[in-house]
Amino acid sequence: MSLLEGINEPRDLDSLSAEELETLAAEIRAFLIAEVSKTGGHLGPNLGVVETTIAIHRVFDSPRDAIVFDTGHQSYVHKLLTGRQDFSRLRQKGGLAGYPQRSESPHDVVESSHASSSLSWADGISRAFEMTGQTDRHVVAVVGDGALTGGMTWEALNNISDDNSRNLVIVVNDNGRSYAPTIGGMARYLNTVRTKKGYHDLHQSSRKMADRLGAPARALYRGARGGLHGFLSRMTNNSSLYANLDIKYLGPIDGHDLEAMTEALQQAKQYGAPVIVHAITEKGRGYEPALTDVADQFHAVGQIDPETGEPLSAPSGAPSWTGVFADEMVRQAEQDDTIVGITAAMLRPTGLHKFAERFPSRVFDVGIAEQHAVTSAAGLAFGGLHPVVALYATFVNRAFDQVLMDVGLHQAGVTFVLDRAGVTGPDGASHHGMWDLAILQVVPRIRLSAPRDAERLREELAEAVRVTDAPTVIRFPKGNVGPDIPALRRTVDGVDVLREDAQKDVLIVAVGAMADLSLKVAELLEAQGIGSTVVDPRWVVPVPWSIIELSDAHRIVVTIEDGVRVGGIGTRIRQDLREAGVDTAVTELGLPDEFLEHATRSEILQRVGLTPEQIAEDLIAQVRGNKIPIARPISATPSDTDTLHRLVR
Ligand SMILES: Cc1ncc(C[n+]2csc(CCOP(=O)(O)OP(=O)(O)O)c2C)c(N)n1
Ligand SMILES: CC(=O)[C@@H](O)[C@H](O)COP(=O)(O)O
Ligand SMILES: [Mg+2]
Repeated sequence: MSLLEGINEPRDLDSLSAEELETLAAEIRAFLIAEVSKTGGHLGPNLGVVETTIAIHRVFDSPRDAIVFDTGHQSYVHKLLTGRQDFSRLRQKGGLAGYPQRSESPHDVVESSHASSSLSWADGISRAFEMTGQTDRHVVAVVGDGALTGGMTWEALNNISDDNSRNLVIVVNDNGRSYAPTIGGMARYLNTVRTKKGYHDLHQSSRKMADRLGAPARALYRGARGGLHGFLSRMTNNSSLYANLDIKYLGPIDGHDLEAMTEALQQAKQYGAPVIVHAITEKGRGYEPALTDVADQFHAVGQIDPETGEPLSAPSGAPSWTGVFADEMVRQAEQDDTIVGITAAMLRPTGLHKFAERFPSRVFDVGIAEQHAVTSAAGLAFGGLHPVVALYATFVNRAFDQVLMDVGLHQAGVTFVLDRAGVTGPDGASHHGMWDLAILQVVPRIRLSAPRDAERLREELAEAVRVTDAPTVIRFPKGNVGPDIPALRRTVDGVDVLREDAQKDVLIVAVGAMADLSLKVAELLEAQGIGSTVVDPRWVVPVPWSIIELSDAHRIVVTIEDGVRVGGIGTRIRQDLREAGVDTAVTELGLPDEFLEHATRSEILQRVGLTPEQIAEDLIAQVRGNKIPIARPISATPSDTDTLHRLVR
C-alpha cells in the first residue's frame, strides 16, 4: 500500500518521517498526473501546491482550523489528504467536484470558484472565532498571486488587523501566473522578491549554515529571514508591500521545501497576529509537459496522454464560439481603430489573444479585476474609444454595479462579450453563466444580444461596436458552435423568423443558442398537429415590437432561454406584452433559480426540463387545454414554499 493510501485524514500525516513526507509528495504528484490526465481538470495549479498543502495539514488541524482556498481550483491535494481519493469521476455527475464542496467534506469551507474572495472569508471566520471565544481555532487562506490582483483581497488586507484576526494565516501561493504570467504592480513586486539574486544566495547560504549548526542556529536563521525581508525591501527599493498593513510577513519561502514551509507555518501559527507566508511555487511542478506549456502551464487540461501531455482527442475541427468571436474581433478592429479589448487575466480563454497578437497596443489585461475592467472601460469610452470587455458570463456578476453605474448611467458605448454563458457543466454551480440575462437587463438603455450561431455572432458584434451611447452585451455558450441556422425572413426590427406554420398555435421565442432546441420542439408539435412559429429576436433586450405583434397572433407564447428563468428574458417579454395590452398566455422556460451541480451540460439541461421532448409534452398539454397539474416550481422544494407561505400568511 502506498503512503497516500494510508492517509484517510490529515492527522495520519503526523506519523510520517521527513523522508516519508517527501515520498508522499512524490506519490501525490504521480497520482495527480495519472488521474487528472484521465478526467481533465486543473492539473498545473495542483501540481504546484503539493508540499504547501501537506505542510498546511501538518501544522493546522482541519476541520477545527478552517482552510480556505481562493478560487478553489487548487484544492485537489487538500481533497486527497482529507479522505477523498477516488478521482475517477472528477468534475462529472456524481463524482468529486473540481472545487471545495461542503457536501463532500467538513474540511471544505468555500465552494465559490470566483477568485479573490478568500481573504474576506478568512477575515470573517477569524473574527467570528475570536468573538465566540474559539481562540484556539486558526484560519488559513491559500491565495494565488493571480487572485491577489483582485480588488477584494486589498479590501480584506485593509481590514485585517491584529485586534481581531490574531489566528489568521495567509499563504500566498506565488507561482507567478494566473493563466499567463500575472500582470500589474503586485506581480512586479512579487517578481522582484521571487527573483532577487540576493534572496536566493542569502537564503541558501544561511540555510546551509543553520543546518550544519543545528536548532539554535535555525532559530537565528529564521530571525534573520525576518531581517531578510527588511534586507529585501532595501534591495528592491520598495517599502515592503505589507509593511504598513497590520500583517506580519514571513518569506519568501520555497513552497516546495516541505520542512521550510512547515517551519514557517508553525511560526505563523504561534505568532498571535495575522501573518502572510509568502510561498514561492511552480505551476505544473514536477511534470515537464506542464512546465514547458508556455500558454498556461496546464492551468486546466482536458484528457491528455500522461506521458506526453498531448490531448487524447484531436480537435473536432468545428469552430468554437470563442474562436468565432476571436476572428470577428480582429476583423472589426481592422475597420475601426477606436476598438480596444480588455481582459481580466483571461486573454486566451476569452479569445482576445488573436486581437492582442494583431493589435498589442490596443489590448489591456487588468488582472483578475472585473470591476476595474468595467469602470476603466467607461473611462476608455469617455476618451473616445470603444472598449470590448471579454469575460466569462459568470464573472460579470461581480461587476454589476460598474456596468449599471459607470457604464449604463453614463451611456457609455462599451461592448461586453460574455463567453461561457448558460450551463457550462464540469465547473459546477459558480461557473454556470446563468445570471447575466436577468441581472443585466435591468440596466437602463442596455442592449442584450444572444447569437444563435456563428453568423449571428459576427453580425451582432459588428452591430454592437457601432453603438456609442449605451452598453451592448453579446453572450454565447461554452464549446463548439453548431451549423448556421438560416432565417426564412427578418422583421423590420431585426427579429429572425426561423419557422412559420400557417396554423398559429404556438410562438416559440428562442434566446440565442436555444434556437436549435426550439426548432426540434416545433417538429414534435407538428407531429401532433400543432402549428408553431419559431423566432430568434437576436437582440432580446429591449424586446423588439414584432415579438409583441407575433405574440398577439398566436394562442400561446413560450420563451426558451439558457439563463435563470426568474427575472429572465421571458419575464421581460411577459411584462412588455401586458404593457401592450396583449394577454396571450406566456410560458417562460429557463434554468431554475438553483445552484446547479457539476455534470455535463446535457445532463443538467435534462434534469431541469430543457429538452425538446419535455418542452413539447408540456406545450401539447397546454394547447389541448389540459390543465397541467400545479407542479411546485423546480426552484423550490416543498419545504421551502410551505415554509415561505406559512411565514407570510
Ligand atoms: C472573478 C474570477 N475571474 C476569473 C476567474 C478565472 N480564473 C480561474 S483560476 C484563474 C487564475 C488564478 O491565478 P492564481 O490565483 O495565481 O492561482 P494559480 O492558478 O496560479 O494557482 C483565473 C483568472 C475566476 N475564477 N474568478
Ligand atoms: C478555475 C476557472 O475559473 C477556470 O479555469 C475554469 O475552469 C473555466 O474553464 P473553461 O475555460 O474550460 O471553461
Ligand atoms: Mg498563480
